[in-house]
Amino acid sequence: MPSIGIFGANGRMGRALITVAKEQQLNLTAATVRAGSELAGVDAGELAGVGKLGLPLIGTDRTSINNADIWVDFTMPEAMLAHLALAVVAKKAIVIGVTGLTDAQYQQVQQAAKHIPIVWAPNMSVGVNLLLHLVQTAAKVMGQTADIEIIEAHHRFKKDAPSGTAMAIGASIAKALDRDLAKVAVYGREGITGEREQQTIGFATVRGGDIIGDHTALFADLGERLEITHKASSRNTFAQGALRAALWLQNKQPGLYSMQQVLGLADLS
Ligand SMILES: NC(=O)C1=CN([C@@H]2O[C@H](COP(=O)(O)OP(=O)(O)OC[C@H]3O[C@@H](n4cnc5c(N)ncnc54)[C@H](OP(=O)(O)O)[C@@H]3O)[C@@H](O)[C@H]2O)C=CC1
Ligand SMILES: O=C(O)C1=N[C@H](C(=O)O)C[C@H](O)C1
Repeated sequence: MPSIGIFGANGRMGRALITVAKEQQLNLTAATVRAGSELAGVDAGELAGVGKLGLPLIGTDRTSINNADIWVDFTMPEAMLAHLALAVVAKKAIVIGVTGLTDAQYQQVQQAAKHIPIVWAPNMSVGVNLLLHLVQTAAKVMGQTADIEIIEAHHRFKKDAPSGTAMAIGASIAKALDRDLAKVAVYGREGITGEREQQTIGFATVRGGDIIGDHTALFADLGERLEITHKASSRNTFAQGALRAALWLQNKQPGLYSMQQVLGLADLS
């Protein structure tokens, strides 16, 4: 079994990854925190509240990357890119779940994938990856006349908006309808906006409390509407997907792989 390392162990997802790695008895050999963090030396299992694992947290640096074969990163864009640079030098595979990347940052991920195998996905759950297919069918059937809106809700701590998943849903629908998302996306509305332009795809963002992640694609026509909704009720779902992706990456050639490929959904629809 390949050894797995987690960047950003102290994050919400970092702790979920430790929890699931323990549940699944995976070979977790490294869990990092910011260089200089006072958490260095604390047991990773105790940090995640799952009991002692005998795995002390370590600072992220050029030597700690050698403590695992395959890494998982749910940190923030700048931190992830620094980790990615270490992974390229050390020739380590990496699963990235970080969202809110700029186009330039995403291009850096694409560039790194020329050297190492990478899975990047804005959502690692089975349900959302299935939803990305279902919305394409809905778009093809209803999209010429229905108004399409994507509504997402997340916890108060989330830093990026719209969510990476909402953007992926928008991209999936736009592709099915042969529309350019950059031209048709409308991010929120305020004031005298005028009547809705039919070709647009709207995005609405809700932030509050401890909502883990809800996404709805709404196809609203005159006389009927279709809503396709996914609700995550545990971060462990994302962690399970990420660790599945990590195992899937073992012995893969350099390249940028999707969660659709990991889950065997790439050829659906
Ligand atoms: N693809 C998917 O399925 C999912 C993706 N996500 C995405 O994952 C990301 C993380 O989410 P979440 O766990 O809620 O976020 P948190 O804020 O809880 O965790 C972020 C982690 O990144 C670390 N970090 C942040 N900045 C730096 C830095 N400059 N250098 C080193 N470490 C840093 C933090 O360290 P410290 O603790 O020291 O602050 C923390 O451990 C987000 O982009 C989110 O959208 C989330 C869930 C599912
Ligand atoms: O920040 C989060 O929490 C989540 N982020 C991802 C996103 O931006 O789509 C996935 C999930 O919804 C949780």
